[in-house]
This record gives sequence, C-alpha cells and structure tokens, in this order.
Amino acid sequence: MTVQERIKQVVEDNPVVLFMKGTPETPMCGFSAAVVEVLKHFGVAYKGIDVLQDDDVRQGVKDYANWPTFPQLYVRGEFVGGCDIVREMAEAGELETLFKEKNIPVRGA
Ligand SMILES: N[C@@H](CCC(=O)N[C@@H](CS)C(=O)NCC(=O)O)C(=O)O
Ligand code: FES
Repeated sequence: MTVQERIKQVVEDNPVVLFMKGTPETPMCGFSAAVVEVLKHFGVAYKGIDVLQDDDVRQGVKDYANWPTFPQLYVRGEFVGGCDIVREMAEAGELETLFKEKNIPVRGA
C-alpha cells in the first residue's frame, strides 16, 4: 500500500481521526494540544496519530489534504481543518453540528 492509500484507509475506517504531534495523552505541540482539548470538551472518541513517528506519514498527510500543517482533524473521511478552524467552529457551535450530522456521539447529546 502507498502512504496515500494507508492515510485514506485510516480516515475511512475511523469516524474521527486527529493527525497530530505527540499523542492525545502527551501532545508535543500547543496547536495539537488545543484540538485535543476541544475533542475532550465534546467527549468525542477519536484515533490520534502521531506524525512525529513517521516522516512519510507526516509528508503524506500534508499532500493528502493539501494542507501544510498539523494538527489535522478528519471526520468520516473528510478533512475538517487545523487548530484555528477547529477552534472557530467549536466556538460558533458548528463543530457540534458537524458531529451530530455525521452521527458522531457527543457528550450530553
Ligand atoms: N495555524 C495552524 C497552526 C498549526 C501549525 O502552524 N503547525 C506547524 C507547527 S506545529 C506545522 O505543523 N508545521 C509543519 C510540520 O511541522 O511538519 C492551525 O490552525 O492548525
Ligand atoms: S512543534 Fe513547534 S509550533 Fe508545533
């Protein structure tokens, strides 16, 4: 499998995926930590993938969504955004709407 095929498979096999620096338990960058906090706030289950562990994945994910930075949040196979977008969507109530539309269980919902 190519890196692009592996990325496609992981975002299609897992409802919510966060490509990040470090792990959900131990983020290695403030931008990644911020999205971890947002997801924690919503109580959403997700797969965290540490791009610092694999340079091919790190470059491959940037190519996959044509987005140059991490974190990158995917919901049901679709790229949602990085830290700024996710935070703005959360504040505007749009992230909760997206999770509900995509049948992602959210705390209290
Ligand atoms: N404004 C960005 C902040 C993220 C960012 O600037 N990430 C940088 C530093 S952690 C990055 O991933 N650079 C590319 C790399 O390290 O491969 C966002 O909204 O997500
Ligand atoms: S690792 Fe330095 S800003 Fe993210």
